[in-house]
Amino acid sequence: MSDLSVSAANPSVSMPPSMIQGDTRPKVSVRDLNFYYGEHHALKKINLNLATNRVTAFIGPSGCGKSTLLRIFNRMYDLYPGQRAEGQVMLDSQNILDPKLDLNLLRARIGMVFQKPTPFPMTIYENIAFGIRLYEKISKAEMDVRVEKALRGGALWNEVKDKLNASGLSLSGGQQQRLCIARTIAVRPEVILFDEPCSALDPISTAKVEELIDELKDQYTIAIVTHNMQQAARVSDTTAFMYLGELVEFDQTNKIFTSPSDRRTQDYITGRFG
Ligand SMILES: Nc1ncnc2c1ncn2[C@@H]1O[C@H](COP(=O)(O)OP(=O)(O)OP(=O)(O)O)[C@@H](O)[C@H]1O
Repeated sequence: MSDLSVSAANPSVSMPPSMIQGDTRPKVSVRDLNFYYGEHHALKKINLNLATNRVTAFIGPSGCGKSTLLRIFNRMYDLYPGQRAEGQVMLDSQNILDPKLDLNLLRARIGMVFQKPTPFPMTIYENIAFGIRLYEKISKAEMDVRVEKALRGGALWNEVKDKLNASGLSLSGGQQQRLCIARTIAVRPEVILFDEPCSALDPISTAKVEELIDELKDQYTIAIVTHNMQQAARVSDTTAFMYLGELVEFDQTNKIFTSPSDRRTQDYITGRFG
């Protein structure tokens, strides 16, 4: 069996077998990853795995590098000159950092949901169908099935099934975020990245999105950046605590929140800084 996670101090350490349940093969393996914004060394020698069909939370004070790491997983940084990554980030057996990689295919395999809901200014139906059409040529009947499936997967179908031709922008903030999640899963990714997906949502919508994340992990490997400690504790299986561009601690979520090994993790989760 493969490692569930790696400790920052010793990247080769396996989790105790008693803590491993089900399939914990790494879907994404990060090895000796460094990232630079020009001269600024923003991520320092990061080593960790995202386990298959698990939720991994990234926590840490503002500016510690959580979003930077998430954006590396789908090569978002490629859009910006002067930003560069060194090391290895394997998605199964393919290095995400390989300059020859087809980025459209990568982004179909690794979807991303952003902090603010960002529906396209088109109908609810088209919000879903648009992405599918970029990758596949299917009939209207097949598309109808796919749209319904994605909206069900995004826990939105019952609320929108009678108004698929209404604008995506006419939905509430929480519904818009679930539409964005539905749009992401419509193209059948393998990994979903959530960058503070609930920070613009009210508590009820937040609970719905958290519930959804819990359901989605049966089929997808999930990484989530959050400032909300309770959220990390509720939704994730493993948690990475980052500080000043370094991975300080990476372990079972339960362990991180009850008996962290590093003083800095302890200080952060108890609100002493950040
Ligand atoms: N476009 C950029 N150009 C230069 N430096 C950047 C850029 N984006 C981020 N940084 C720097 O990289 C470091 C990591 O930033 P990042 O946004 O990844 O942190 P974060 O942990 O996600 O923070 P937050 O919780 O506030 O979103 C910070 O020092 C930040 O100032």
